[in-house]
Amino acid sequence: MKLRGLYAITDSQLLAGKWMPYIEAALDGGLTLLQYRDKSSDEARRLREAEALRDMCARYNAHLIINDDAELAARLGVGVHLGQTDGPLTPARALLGRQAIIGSTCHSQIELGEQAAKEGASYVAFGRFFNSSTKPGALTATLDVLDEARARIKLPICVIGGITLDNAAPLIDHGADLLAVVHGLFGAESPQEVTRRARAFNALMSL
Ligand SMILES: Cc1ncc(COP(=O)(O)OP(=O)(O)O)c(N)n1
Ligand SMILES: Cc1nc(C(=O)O)sc1CCOP(=O)(O)O
Ligand SMILES: [Mg+2]
Repeated sequence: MKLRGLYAITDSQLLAGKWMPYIEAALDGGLTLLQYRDKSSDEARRLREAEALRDMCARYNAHLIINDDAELAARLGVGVHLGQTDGPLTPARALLGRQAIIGSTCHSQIELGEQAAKEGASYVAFGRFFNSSTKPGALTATLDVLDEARARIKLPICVIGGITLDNAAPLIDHGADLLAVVHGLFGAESPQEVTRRARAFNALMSL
């Protein structure tokens, strides 16, 4: 499976009251991956929402990734994204199986990417590249990191943090395979605008 394209990430605050129309609009515009990112501890709601997203993704041929929670991913038979404090990759790979998509946050550290590759990650994520209203305190990364990651790591490279239609091009030029976006996609006035943005991101990646 070739991991390349737009990687939408949900945000419970930004999508409050417009969850389904906005996510369906993004899927309609074309997503490679959709991440369910919900920091609450309401397990029942998380399960319900993630199940609904899995079914929507299946209809649009996109893959659902659960943020932080390998157990929930295993329960739903989908992928997981793990940060540096979200638990180790090797047991997650054993739990989810060979086919599952597993992503790893590497901030701006190539060594973390190389380690993640050894431990069975499917993609490595670097960022944040720009100011992010979703996660203002995230560690920063530069285009140099992307160049080095491209040269040294054979996995698909995901970029994240403040990415918009106006600033994504250099990231693609420097080898990014997956554009992970919250506000630059979902911070829109209407579902139609979400679809337009998704299509425009895909056009930037020549998809
Ligand atoms: C695609 C992608 N990249 C990075 C992150 C950040 O993960 P993490 O550092 O664990 O931070 P939280 O998102 O859990 O706050 C991500 N979620 N997705
Ligand atoms: C969840 C997350 N992780 C980041 C990192 O750099 O690891 S930046 C980020 C937020 C991404 O949202 P937006 O596209 O709105 O900036
Ligand atoms: Mg995390």
